[in-house]
Amino acid sequence: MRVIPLFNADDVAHWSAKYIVDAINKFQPTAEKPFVLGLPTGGTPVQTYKYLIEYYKQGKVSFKHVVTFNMDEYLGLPAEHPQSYSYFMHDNLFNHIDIQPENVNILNGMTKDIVKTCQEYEDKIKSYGGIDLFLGGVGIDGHIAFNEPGSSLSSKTRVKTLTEETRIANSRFFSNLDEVPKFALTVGVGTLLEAKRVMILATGANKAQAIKQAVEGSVSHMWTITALQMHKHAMIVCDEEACGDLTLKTFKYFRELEHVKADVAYDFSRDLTVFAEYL
Ligand SMILES: N[C@@H]1[C@@H](O)[C@H](O)[C@@H](COP(=O)(O)O)O[C@@H]1O
Repeated sequence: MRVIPLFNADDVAHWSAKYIVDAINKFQPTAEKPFVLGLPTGGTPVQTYKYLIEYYKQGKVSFKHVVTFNMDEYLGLPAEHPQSYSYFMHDNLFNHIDIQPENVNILNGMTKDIVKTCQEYEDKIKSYGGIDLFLGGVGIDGHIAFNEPGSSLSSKTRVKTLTEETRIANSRFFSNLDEVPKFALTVGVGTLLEAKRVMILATGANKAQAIKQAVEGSVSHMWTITALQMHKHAMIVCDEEACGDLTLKTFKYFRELEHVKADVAYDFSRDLTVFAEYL
């Protein structure tokens, strides 16, 4: 696992947006070979999306041949509902870039056949050869997407019942707790583990316990983010506050690694980190 400890939330947003732009550009996507990007909602990625829009407006990246799959969607909210994740994504990203509407994939929260919708989502991801990069956030209790504590670590897209804690955390976007849906459709932990790369963003002191578990804890379905320890290319990009519960030794180790990496570069074509002089 690669942990990138940065100073503040803006650094996390800037670093992650630059990483995504570099990954897309290096991939050189075409209509036949699009770049497949997994995306989250929540407060954390909003600033990353702002930077992506800025990069797009500066002509530094195009999303024309990018296909997206969103992590999750509330069950029972139509796409036009201001709190639906579909609405969020269009408002915060898709309406401001050159992505083609047919390349946007978001689970249908109004589906009448949950099993079929979820299976079709998995099948569609597979039809593209899998997700190249899955961006994500993390819940206070360490959940990724809507994989609440106790979720199977090999789960695929399905319906989940939200915990009271998650509903309370997300009620800040609704006028009251009763309005927060009790169920959601979500990609599984297994779906995330199948992505070629996973990048999780974490900012703020309320994520410190989840980050401690993710980096220093044991793999456990009670903190689904810990499953990333099983992934070959998992990254956690976090600010100082989110690193607050890491031991000083761990924090310094990962910070030192990143300083060393400043002298090296990532070669996406070979999926290798190499010293710049050898590129
Ligand atoms: N399903 C989403 C997650 O994908 C997200 O990571 C989490 C944290 O959101 P925030 O970034 O607002 O803290 O909220 C929700 O539960």
